[in-house]
Amino acid sequence: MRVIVCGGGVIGACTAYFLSRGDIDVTVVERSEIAAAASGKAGGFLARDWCAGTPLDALARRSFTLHAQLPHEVAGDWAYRRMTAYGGYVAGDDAQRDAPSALGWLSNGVVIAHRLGTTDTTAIVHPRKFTSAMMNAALAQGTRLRQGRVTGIVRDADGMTVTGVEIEGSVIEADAVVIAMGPWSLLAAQWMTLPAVYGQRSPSIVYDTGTDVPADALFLEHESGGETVSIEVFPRADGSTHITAFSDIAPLPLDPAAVVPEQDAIARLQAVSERLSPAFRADRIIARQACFRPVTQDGLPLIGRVPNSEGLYVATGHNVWGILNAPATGEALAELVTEGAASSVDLTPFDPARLRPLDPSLLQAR
Ligand SMILES: Cc1cc2nc3c(=O)[nH]c(=O)nc-3n(C[C@H](O)[C@H](O)[C@H](O)COP(=O)(O)OP(=O)(O)OC[C@H]3O[C@@H](n4cnc5c(N)ncnc54)[C@H](O)[C@@H]3O)c2cc1C
Repeated sequence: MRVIVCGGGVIGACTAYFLSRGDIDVTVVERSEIAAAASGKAGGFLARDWCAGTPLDALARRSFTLHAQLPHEVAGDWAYRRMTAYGGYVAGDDAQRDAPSALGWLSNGVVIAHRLGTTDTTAIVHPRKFTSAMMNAALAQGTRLRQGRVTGIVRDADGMTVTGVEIEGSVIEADAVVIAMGPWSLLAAQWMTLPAVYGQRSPSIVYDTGTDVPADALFLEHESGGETVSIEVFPRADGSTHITAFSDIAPLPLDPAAVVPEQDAIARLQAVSERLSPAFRADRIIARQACFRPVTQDGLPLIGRVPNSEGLYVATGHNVWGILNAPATGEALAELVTEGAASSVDLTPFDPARLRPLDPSLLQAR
Protein backbone atom coordinates (compact mmCIF):
# COMPACT_ATOMS: atom_id res chain seq x y z
CA MET A 1 0.00 0.00 0.00
CA ARG A 2 1.34 3.44 -0.96
CA VAL A 3 0.37 6.34 1.30
CA ILE A 4 1.21 10.01 0.75
CA VAL A 5 1.12 12.32 3.78
CA CYS A 6 0.77 15.97 2.71
CA GLY A 7 2.49 18.25 5.27
CA GLY A 8 5.53 17.74 7.49
CA GLY A 9 4.27 19.30 10.72
CA VAL A 10 3.86 17.32 13.95
CA ILE A 11 0.65 15.67 12.70
CA GLY A 12 2.20 14.59 9.38
CA ALA A 13 5.42 13.37 11.05
CA CYS A 14 3.58 11.30 13.70
CA THR A 15 1.22 9.85 11.08
CA ALA A 16 4.22 8.86 8.92
CA TYR A 17 5.92 7.28 11.94
CA PHE A 18 2.96 5.08 12.86
CA LEU A 19 2.19 4.19 9.22
CA SER A 20 5.79 3.19 8.55
CA ARG A 21 5.81 0.74 11.48
CA GLY A 22 3.60 -1.46 9.27
CA ASP A 23 4.41 -2.76 5.80
CA ILE A 24 3.44 0.52 4.14
CA ASP A 25 5.22 2.58 1.49
CA VAL A 26 5.00 6.13 2.92
CA THR A 27 5.97 9.44 1.33
CA VAL A 28 5.74 12.77 3.17
CA VAL A 29 5.43 15.85 0.94
CA GLU A 30 6.45 19.10 2.66
CA ARG A 31 6.61 22.40 0.81
CA SER A 32 9.15 24.04 3.12
CA GLU A 33 10.92 21.99 5.79
CA ILE A 34 9.93 19.64 8.61
CA ALA A 35 8.29 21.62 11.48
CA ALA A 36 8.45 24.82 9.43
CA ALA A 37 5.22 26.24 10.89
CA ALA A 38 3.41 25.97 14.26
CA SER A 39 4.95 22.57 14.97
CA GLY A 40 8.37 24.23 15.19
CA LYS A 41 7.23 27.31 17.09
CA ALA A 42 4.77 26.03 19.71
CA GLY A 43 5.35 25.83 23.44
CA GLY A 44 5.29 22.02 23.60
CA PHE A 45 3.21 21.81 26.80
CA LEU A 46 1.36 18.50 27.42
CA ALA A 47 -1.47 17.78 29.87
CA ARG A 48 -3.08 14.44 30.61
CA ASP A 49 -6.51 15.54 31.84
CA TRP A 50 -7.06 19.17 30.85
CA CYS A 51 -9.50 18.06 28.13
CA ALA A 52 -11.63 16.09 30.66
CA GLY A 53 -15.34 16.51 30.01
CA THR A 54 -14.77 17.28 26.31
CA PRO A 55 -14.71 14.98 23.25
CA LEU A 56 -10.90 15.36 23.24
CA ASP A 57 -10.40 13.58 26.56
CA ALA A 58 -9.61 10.05 25.31
CA LEU A 59 -7.34 11.34 22.52
CA ALA A 60 -5.41 13.54 24.98
CA ARG A 61 -4.99 10.76 27.56
CA ARG A 62 -3.78 8.27 24.94
CA SER A 63 -1.39 10.87 23.54
CA PHE A 64 -0.02 11.76 26.98
CA THR A 65 0.76 8.06 27.50
CA LEU A 66 2.43 7.80 24.06
CA HIS A 67 4.54 10.90 24.77
CA ALA A 68 5.88 9.12 27.86
CA GLN A 69 6.63 5.93 25.86
CA LEU A 70 8.18 7.44 22.74
CA PRO A 71 11.51 8.46 24.34
CA HIS A 72 12.07 4.71 24.97
CA GLU A 73 11.17 3.75 21.36
CA VAL A 74 12.51 6.50 19.15
CA ALA A 75 16.10 7.75 18.80
CA GLY A 76 16.87 11.39 19.57
CA ASP A 77 16.47 13.88 22.39
CA TRP A 78 13.51 16.24 22.21
CA ALA A 79 13.74 17.40 25.83
CA TYR A 80 10.72 15.48 27.14
CA ARG A 81 10.22 16.12 30.83
CA ARG A 82 7.48 16.12 33.42
CA MET A 83 6.72 19.49 35.01
CA THR A 84 4.47 21.36 37.43
CA ALA A 85 1.97 23.95 36.18
CA TYR A 86 0.73 27.00 38.09
CA GLY A 87 -1.96 29.62 37.52
CA GLY A 88 -1.95 33.19 38.81
CA TYR A 89 -1.69 36.83 37.84
CA VAL A 90 0.65 39.79 37.68
CA ALA A 91 -0.38 42.28 40.38
CA GLY A 92 -1.21 45.81 39.27
CA ASP A 93 -0.92 48.98 41.37
CA ASP A 94 -1.90 47.48 44.71
CA ALA A 95 -0.42 46.09 47.91
CA GLN A 96 0.56 42.80 46.23
CA ARG A 97 2.85 44.52 43.74
CA ASP A 98 5.90 44.41 46.04
CA ALA A 99 5.11 41.08 47.72
CA PRO A 100 7.62 38.27 47.03
CA SER A 101 6.31 35.58 44.66
CA ALA A 102 5.65 32.05 45.94
CA LEU A 103 8.11 30.83 43.28
CA GLY A 104 11.58 32.18 44.03
CA TRP A 105 12.58 32.68 40.37
CA LEU A 106 9.71 35.09 39.71
CA SER A 107 9.72 38.85 40.38
CA ASN A 108 7.80 40.45 43.25
CA GLY A 109 4.12 40.85 42.45
CA VAL A 110 3.78 37.72 40.32
CA VAL A 111 1.06 36.03 42.35
CA ILE A 112 0.75 32.22 42.19
CA ALA A 113 -2.90 31.48 42.98
CA HIS A 114 -3.12 27.72 42.39
CA ARG A 115 -1.36 24.63 41.12
CA LEU A 116 -2.88 23.41 37.86
CA GLY A 117 -0.80 20.30 37.22
CA THR A 118 1.78 18.04 38.80
CA THR A 119 4.56 15.87 37.37
CA ASP A 120 1.92 13.11 37.09
CA THR A 121 -0.34 15.16 34.86
CA THR A 122 1.76 17.74 32.97
CA ALA A 123 4.90 17.56 30.83
CA ILE A 124 6.68 19.29 27.97
CA VAL A 125 8.65 18.59 24.80
CA HIS A 126 10.67 20.78 22.46
CA PRO A 127 8.17 20.68 19.58
CA ARG A 128 10.58 21.18 16.66
CA LYS A 129 12.97 18.55 18.03
CA PHE A 130 10.05 16.18 18.70
CA THR A 131 8.62 16.60 15.18
CA SER A 132 12.08 16.10 13.61
CA ALA A 133 12.75 13.00 15.72
CA MET A 134 9.41 11.44 14.70
CA MET A 135 10.14 12.24 11.05
CA ASN A 136 13.68 10.82 11.34
CA ALA A 137 12.25 7.65 12.91
CA ALA A 138 9.80 7.36 9.99
CA LEU A 139 12.66 7.86 7.52
CA ALA A 140 14.67 5.14 9.30
CA GLN A 141 11.66 2.82 8.78
CA GLY A 142 11.65 3.51 5.02
CA THR A 143 9.49 6.63 4.66
CA ARG A 144 10.55 9.03 1.87
CA LEU A 145 10.54 12.81 2.24
CA ARG A 146 9.78 14.83 -0.85
CA GLN A 147 10.12 18.59 -0.84
CA GLY A 148 7.38 20.24 -2.88
CA ARG A 149 4.01 21.98 -2.76
CA VAL A 150 0.92 19.80 -3.06
CA THR A 151 -1.26 21.48 -5.68
CA GLY A 152 -4.04 18.95 -6.21
CA ILE A 153 -5.39 15.42 -5.83
CA VAL A 154 -5.60 12.95 -8.72
CA ARG A 155 -8.63 10.61 -8.94
CA ASP A 156 -9.58 7.76 -11.23
CA ALA A 157 -12.30 7.96 -13.90
CA ASP A 158 -15.13 7.53 -11.35
CA GLY A 159 -14.05 10.81 -9.72
CA MET A 160 -14.23 9.20 -6.27
CA THR A 161 -11.11 7.11 -5.78
CA VAL A 162 -7.81 8.81 -5.12
CA THR A 163 -4.88 7.65 -7.26
CA GLY A 164 -2.25 10.21 -6.39
CA VAL A 165 -1.14 13.69 -5.54
CA GLU A 166 -0.14 16.53 -7.84
CA ILE A 167 3.00 18.41 -6.86
CA GLU A 168 3.50 21.54 -8.94
CA GLY A 169 2.85 19.79 -12.26
CA SER A 170 4.20 16.31 -11.46
CA VAL A 171 2.17 13.43 -10.05
CA ILE A 172 3.04 10.79 -7.43
CA GLU A 173 0.77 7.78 -7.38
CA ALA A 174 -0.83 6.55 -4.17
CA ASP A 175 -3.51 4.24 -2.80
CA ALA A 176 -4.26 6.62 0.08
CA VAL A 177 -3.59 10.29 0.78
CA VAL A 178 -3.59 12.08 4.14
CA ILE A 179 -4.03 15.86 4.25
CA ALA A 180 -2.08 17.21 7.25
CA MET A 181 -1.19 20.72 6.10
CA GLY A 182 -2.18 22.53 9.31
CA PRO A 183 -4.12 25.74 8.56
CA TRP A 184 -3.15 25.41 4.88
CA SER A 185 -5.45 22.37 4.75
CA LEU A 186 -8.03 25.07 3.96
CA LEU A 187 -6.64 25.09 0.41
CA ALA A 188 -7.47 21.40 0.05
CA ALA A 189 -11.18 22.33 0.13
CA GLN A 190 -10.66 23.24 -3.56
CA TRP A 191 -9.90 19.58 -4.28
CA MET A 192 -12.28 17.73 -1.93
CA THR A 193 -15.32 18.03 0.36
CA LEU A 194 -13.76 19.55 3.45
CA PRO A 195 -14.99 21.87 6.23
CA ALA A 196 -13.19 25.19 6.73
CA VAL A 197 -9.96 25.30 8.75
CA TYR A 198 -8.84 28.70 10.01
CA GLY A 199 -5.49 29.97 11.27
CA GLN A 200 -5.23 31.78 14.61
CA ARG A 201 -1.99 33.74 14.99
CA SER A 202 0.16 33.98 18.14
CA PRO A 203 3.52 35.70 18.62
CA SER A 204 6.12 34.11 20.90
CA ILE A 205 9.58 34.82 22.27
CA VAL A 206 12.11 32.12 23.16
CA TYR A 207 14.74 32.89 25.81
CA ASP A 208 17.95 31.03 26.55
CA THR A 209 17.44 30.71 30.31
CA GLY A 210 19.78 27.78 30.95
CA THR A 211 19.18 26.36 34.42
CA ASP A 212 17.83 29.65 35.87
CA VAL A 213 14.20 28.64 35.32
CA PRO A 214 12.91 25.42 36.92
CA ALA A 215 10.28 23.08 35.41
CA ASP A 216 7.30 25.34 36.28
CA ALA A 217 4.80 26.09 33.48
CA LEU A 218 2.86 29.29 34.16
CA PHE A 219 -0.60 30.45 33.04
CA LEU A 220 -0.90 34.08 34.15
CA GLU A 221 -3.36 36.93 33.69
CA HIS A 222 -2.07 40.47 33.30
CA GLU A 223 -3.82 43.83 32.82
CA SER A 224 -2.20 45.49 29.81
CA GLY A 225 -3.52 48.58 28.00
CA GLY A 226 -6.99 48.19 29.57
CA GLU A 227 -7.38 44.53 28.54
CA THR A 228 -6.74 41.27 30.41
CA VAL A 229 -4.01 39.30 28.68
CA SER A 230 -3.28 35.59 29.20
CA ILE A 231 0.44 34.80 29.25
CA GLU A 232 1.84 31.28 28.98
CA VAL A 233 5.41 30.47 30.08
CA PHE A 234 6.96 27.10 29.17
CA PRO A 235 10.49 26.34 30.43
CA ARG A 236 11.93 23.38 28.50
CA ALA A 237 14.53 20.83 29.49
CA ASP A 238 17.02 22.07 26.87
CA GLY A 239 17.33 25.41 28.72
CA SER A 240 15.01 27.39 26.43
CA THR A 241 11.86 29.10 27.74
CA HIS A 242 8.93 29.83 25.39
CA ILE A 243 6.57 32.72 26.25
CA THR A 244 3.40 33.50 24.31
CA ALA A 245 0.43 35.91 24.62
CA PHE A 246 -1.60 38.32 22.44
CA SER A 247 -3.24 35.87 20.00
CA ASP A 248 -5.09 37.59 17.20
CA ILE A 249 -6.97 36.92 13.96
CA ALA A 250 -4.91 37.77 10.90
CA PRO A 251 -4.98 36.70 7.25
CA LEU A 252 -3.07 33.43 6.71
CA PRO A 253 -0.20 33.98 4.23
CA LEU A 254 -0.38 31.46 1.37
CA ASP A 255 3.29 30.59 1.93
CA PRO A 256 4.09 29.20 5.42
CA ALA A 257 7.57 30.76 5.13
CA ALA A 258 5.95 34.23 4.94
CA VAL A 259 4.59 34.03 8.52
CA VAL A 260 6.39 36.77 10.49
CA PRO A 261 5.61 38.37 13.87
CA GLU A 262 4.23 41.90 14.23
CA GLN A 263 6.91 44.09 15.81
CA ASP A 264 4.36 45.76 18.07
CA ALA A 265 3.11 42.43 19.48
CA ILE A 266 6.69 41.27 20.08
CA ALA A 267 7.57 44.52 21.90
CA ARG A 268 4.50 44.15 24.17
CA LEU A 269 5.32 40.49 24.83
CA GLN A 270 8.93 41.35 25.65
CA ALA A 271 7.80 44.06 28.12
CA VAL A 272 5.41 41.64 29.88
CA SER A 273 8.10 38.91 30.00
CA GLU A 274 10.61 41.29 31.62
CA ARG A 275 8.01 42.08 34.29
CA LEU A 276 7.77 38.35 35.17
CA SER A 277 11.37 37.50 36.02
CA PRO A 278 14.95 38.79 35.69
CA ALA A 279 15.60 35.50 33.82
CA PHE A 280 13.84 37.04 30.79
CA ARG A 281 16.47 39.60 29.77
CA ALA A 282 16.63 41.02 26.26
CA ASP A 283 20.17 39.71 25.70
CA ARG A 284 18.86 36.15 26.23
CA ILE A 285 16.33 36.22 23.39
CA ILE A 286 17.02 33.50 20.83
CA ALA A 287 13.82 33.77 18.74
CA ARG A 288 11.07 36.31 18.05
CA GLN A 289 8.44 34.48 16.02
CA ALA A 290 4.77 33.93 15.17
CA CYS A 291 2.72 30.98 14.02
CA PHE A 292 -0.82 30.05 13.03
CA ARG A 293 -2.55 27.17 14.78
CA PRO A 294 -5.23 25.31 12.82
CA VAL A 295 -8.77 25.82 14.15
CA THR A 296 -12.14 24.43 13.00
CA GLN A 297 -15.63 25.86 13.42
CA ASP A 298 -16.43 23.73 16.51
CA GLY A 299 -12.89 23.80 17.94
CA LEU A 300 -12.37 20.04 17.50
CA PRO A 301 -9.90 18.51 15.05
CA LEU A 302 -10.81 16.85 11.76
CA ILE A 303 -9.43 13.29 11.88
CA GLY A 304 -10.81 10.69 9.52
CA ARG A 305 -12.10 9.94 6.03
CA VAL A 306 -12.84 12.83 3.70
CA PRO A 307 -16.52 12.65 2.69
CA ASN A 308 -17.42 11.66 -0.90
CA SER A 309 -13.95 10.21 -1.59
CA GLU A 310 -12.27 6.82 -1.51
CA GLY A 311 -8.72 6.66 -0.07
CA LEU A 312 -8.66 10.26 1.12
CA TYR A 313 -8.09 11.21 4.80
CA VAL A 314 -7.54 14.39 6.78
CA ALA A 315 -5.86 15.18 10.12
CA THR A 316 -5.83 18.84 11.08
CA GLY A 317 -7.53 21.49 13.23
CA HIS A 318 -5.74 20.53 16.45
CA ASN A 319 -5.85 24.11 17.75
CA VAL A 320 -3.90 24.62 21.02
CA TRP A 321 -3.29 20.90 21.57
CA GLY A 322 -1.57 19.76 18.36
CA ILE A 323 1.74 18.84 19.99
CA LEU A 324 -0.06 16.94 22.76
CA ASN A 325 -2.47 15.12 20.46
CA ALA A 326 -0.17 14.33 17.53
CA PRO A 327 0.98 10.83 18.62
CA ALA A 328 -2.54 9.47 19.26
CA THR A 329 -3.76 11.13 16.06
CA GLY A 330 -0.97 9.49 14.05
CA GLU A 331 -1.56 6.12 15.67
CA ALA A 332 -5.34 6.17 15.12
CA LEU A 333 -5.06 7.44 11.57
CA ALA A 334 -2.53 4.74 10.69
CA GLU A 335 -5.01 2.16 12.00
CA LEU A 336 -7.85 3.71 10.00
CA VAL A 337 -5.83 3.79 6.76
CA THR A 338 -4.37 0.31 7.04
CA GLU A 339 -7.07 -1.64 8.91
CA GLY A 340 -10.21 0.28 7.95
CA ALA A 341 -10.99 1.41 11.52
CA ALA A 342 -9.19 3.03 14.45
CA SER A 343 -8.93 0.77 17.50
CA SER A 344 -6.76 2.82 19.88
CA VAL A 345 -9.15 5.83 20.07
CA ASP A 346 -12.73 6.44 18.93
CA LEU A 347 -12.46 8.95 16.09
CA THR A 348 -16.24 9.53 15.79
CA PRO A 349 -16.18 13.00 17.47
CA PHE A 350 -13.60 14.14 14.91
CA ASP A 351 -15.37 12.84 11.77
CA PRO A 352 -14.94 15.54 9.09
CA ALA A 353 -18.53 14.84 7.91
CA ARG A 354 -19.94 16.45 11.10
CA LEU A 355 -19.30 19.98 9.77
CA ARG A 356 -20.70 21.73 6.71
CA PRO A 357 -18.16 21.65 3.85
CA LEU A 358 -16.57 24.90 2.73
CA ASP A 359 -17.89 26.30 -0.54
CA PRO A 360 -14.77 26.10 -2.80
CA SER A 361 -15.88 29.19 -4.76
CA LEU A 362 -15.06 31.22 -1.63
CA LEU A 363 -11.41 30.10 -1.97
CA GLN A 364 -11.20 30.86 -5.67
CA ALA A 365 -12.37 34.39 -4.85
CA ARG A 366 -9.38 34.85 -2.46
C1 LIG B 1 2.30 30.04 19.88
C2 LIG B 1 1.75 28.64 19.89
C3 LIG B 1 1.96 27.82 20.99
C4 LIG B 1 1.45 26.52 21.00
N1 LIG B 1 1.71 25.75 22.10
C5 LIG B 1 1.25 24.47 22.13
C6 LIG B 1 1.51 23.66 23.27
O1 LIG B 1 2.14 24.11 24.22
N2 LIG B 1 1.02 22.38 23.27
C7 LIG B 1 0.31 21.87 22.23
O2 LIG B 1 -0.11 20.71 22.30
N3 LIG B 1 0.06 22.62 21.12
C8 LIG B 1 0.51 23.91 21.05
N4 LIG B 1 0.25 24.70 19.97
C9 LIG B 1 -0.56 24.14 18.86
C10 LIG B 1 0.30 23.33 17.88
O3 LIG B 1 1.47 24.05 17.57
C11 LIG B 1 -0.47 23.04 16.59
O4 LIG B 1 -1.76 22.51 16.88
C12 LIG B 1 0.29 22.00 15.74
O5 LIG B 1 1.64 22.39 15.58
C13 LIG B 1 -0.37 21.85 14.37
O6 LIG B 1 0.41 20.91 13.66
P1 LIG B 1 0.09 20.55 12.15
O7 LIG B 1 1.05 19.50 11.75
O8 LIG B 1 -1.37 20.31 12.01
O9 LIG B 1 0.33 21.91 11.34
P2 LIG B 1 1.64 22.75 10.97
O10 LIG B 1 2.64 22.73 12.05
O11 LIG B 1 1.12 24.08 10.50
O12 LIG B 1 2.26 21.94 9.74
C14 LIG B 1 1.69 21.97 8.46
C15 LIG B 1 2.82 21.73 7.46
O13 LIG B 1 2.23 21.62 6.16
C16 LIG B 1 3.10 22.25 5.23
N5 LIG B 1 2.32 22.63 4.06
C17 LIG B 1 1.39 23.62 3.96
N6 LIG B 1 0.87 23.64 2.72
C18 LIG B 1 1.48 22.65 2.01
C19 LIG B 1 1.36 22.17 0.67
N7 LIG B 1 0.51 22.72 -0.22
N8 LIG B 1 2.15 21.13 0.29
C20 LIG B 1 3.03 20.54 1.18
N9 LIG B 1 3.18 20.97 2.46
C21 LIG B 1 2.40 21.99 2.88
C22 LIG B 1 3.64 23.47 6.00
O14 LIG B 1 4.85 23.96 5.43
C23 LIG B 1 3.82 22.89 7.41
O15 LIG B 1 5.13 22.39 7.62
C24 LIG B 1 0.72 26.01 19.90
C25 LIG B 1 0.52 26.83 18.78
C26 LIG B 1 1.02 28.13 18.76
C27 LIG B 1 0.79 28.97 17.54
